Amino acid sequence: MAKRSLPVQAKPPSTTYNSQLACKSSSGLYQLSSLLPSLEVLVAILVGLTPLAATSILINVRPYLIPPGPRRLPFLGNLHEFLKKPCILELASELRVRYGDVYSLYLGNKLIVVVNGLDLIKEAFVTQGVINTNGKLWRDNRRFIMHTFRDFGVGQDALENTVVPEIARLVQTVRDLDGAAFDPCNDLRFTTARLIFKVILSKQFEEEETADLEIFITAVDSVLQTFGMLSVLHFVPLLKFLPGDIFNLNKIESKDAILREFMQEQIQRRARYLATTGDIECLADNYLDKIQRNQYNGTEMPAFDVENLVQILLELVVAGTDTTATTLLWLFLYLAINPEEQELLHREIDYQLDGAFPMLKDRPRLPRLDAAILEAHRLGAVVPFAVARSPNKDLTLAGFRVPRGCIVVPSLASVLMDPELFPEPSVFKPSRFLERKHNIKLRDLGLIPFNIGKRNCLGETLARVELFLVAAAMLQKFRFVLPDDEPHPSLKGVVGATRMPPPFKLQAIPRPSF
Ligand code: HEM
Repeated sequence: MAKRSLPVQAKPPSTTYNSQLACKSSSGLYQLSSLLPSLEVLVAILVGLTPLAATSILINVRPYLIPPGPRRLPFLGNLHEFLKKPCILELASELRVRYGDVYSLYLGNKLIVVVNGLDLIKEAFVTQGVINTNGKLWRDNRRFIMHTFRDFGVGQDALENTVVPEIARLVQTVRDLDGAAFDPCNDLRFTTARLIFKVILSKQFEEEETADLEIFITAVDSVLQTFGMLSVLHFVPLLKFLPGDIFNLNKIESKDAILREFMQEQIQRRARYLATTGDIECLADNYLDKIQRNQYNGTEMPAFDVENLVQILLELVVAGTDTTATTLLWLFLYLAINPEEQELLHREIDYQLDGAFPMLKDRPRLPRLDAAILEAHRLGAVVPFAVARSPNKDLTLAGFRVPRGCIVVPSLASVLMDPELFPEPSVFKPSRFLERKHNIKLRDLGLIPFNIGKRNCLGETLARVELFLVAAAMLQKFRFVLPDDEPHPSLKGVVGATRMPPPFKLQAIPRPSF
C-alpha cells in the first residue's frame, strides 16, 4: 500500500517559548526554564483556569458523610472513568477495592451510590425498604400482573400446555442441525420470546410470522444496546446537543415506535377476540377486561388504560426474553466446558425420566439439574446491577449518608461472585447447591440473580419454569460440545443490558437413545 505523506504544516513563529536559546545553552536550569511559558502567559493561563480549577476543587469535596469515590470533572462527573475502563464490572470491582462496599460516583451532577455485598443490599432493599417504588401506578400494575400470573398457573403444571409445544419446536430446530455447529443465542432468544408472547398475549407465531418476530427481537435488541447511553443522557442532558446522532437517539425512537405499533396491533386483536368470545386466555385479556369493568362500574383507576397496557407488555417482553435466554446460554456453555458435570446430568435425567418428556412435576426428582441451573444463574450474573432507584428519604448505610433523591444501584454481581459465600467463585460447581439444606432460602445463601426486596423480578417464577423445562428437554436430547476448530469463548462476559458470553458456536450432538 502506498504511504500517504502527511501535509507539512508551517510552524507558527514561537512567541511563547525561547527554545532556540535553550538549545544553545549548556545550562540545565536554563533549559528547564525555557520549557516554561513566559510570565505574562502564565498569568493569563492562571486567570483563565482559576474558575475551572476552583470548581474542580470545590466539587471534589464530597458533602459530609457521602460515600467516598473517585474525583470528578465539572459537568461530566465521573463519565471519564467509564471511558478509561469500558468493562463496567472491572471498573466496579476496582472501585470497591479502592473505596469499600458503599462508594459513590457522579453522572453529571447526579450522585450514584453503588451498594455491594449481601448484607448491605439486604439492609438497603429489605430492612430499610424505603427505596422509591414509583408510586401507586407501579404498585397497582405490579399487583395485577402477579395475580394474573398466579391465576394462569405460572409456576404450576397449568402453564405446561402453553410452554411445552414451544420447547418441542426448539428441540426439533436443533435436531435438524444434526450436530452441526451453530450460534445458540438466536434460537434461545426466539424460544423465550415465543414463550412470553404466549403467556401475555396468547400469541402463537406461525412459521410464516417468524420474520415479524425477528423484527421485534431486533428492535428490542437495539433499544437494549443503547439503554446505557440513554441513562447517561438522562443525567448529562447537555450531551444531547453534540453534533450528529452519536447516541443513536433517532434510531432508538424509530425502533421504539416499531415495538409500540406491534403491541398495539396485538392488543386490538385480543380486544376483538374478547368482544366475540368473552374468554380470558392471557394477561392482556385480563387487563382489557379490567378496563371494561372499571368503565362499566364508573370506577376511577388511572393505572389501568390501554397506553399502560402497551408499556407493561413491552416491559415484560424486554425484561423476560434476553435474561432467560442468556441464562440458558451460560448453562449450555459451562456444561460444554465441563463434560463430566454434563454427564452427571444426562445420567440423572435418563434414570429419573426414562425417556418421558420432562414436566414440572419431575423437578423434585432432578436436583442435580436444578443445582446446575442455580450455578448458571450465579456465574452468569446476567443482571449484574439491578434496577437503579431513588430513596424517598435519607438513608444511613454502613455509616454513610445516602441522601433522598440520589440513585442507588445494588451490585448483584458483587454477591454472586463473593468468595466468602461461594468459595472458588469462578469455578462451575453445581454441587455447592446440592449440599444446601432445604430450609435455607437461596437468598440467604447469597443467590440473588432476581434481586430481593419490594421491586425484585416480577417474572422470577415464570423464568424458573422456563429454565427448568428448556434445560431438561435439551439435555435429555443432546450432548453439548464446543467445536474443535473454534476458539473457546472467553468467560469474562460482555456487559450490555445483560451480561452475556461473547458470540460462540456450539454443537448439539443428538444422544443415541433419543
Ligand atoms: C433468568 C431470568 C431473569 C433474571 C435473572 C431476571 C432478573 C431481574 C432483576 C435483577 C430485576 C431487577 C430487580 C430489582 O431491581 O430489584 C428484574 C426486574 C424485572 N423483571 Fe426479571 N429477570 C428474569 C426473567 C424475567 C422474566 C421471564 C420476566 C417476565 C415475565 C421478567 C420481568 C421483570 C420485570 C417486569 C421487572 C421489573 C419489576 C419492577 O420494576 O417492579 N424477568 N429482573
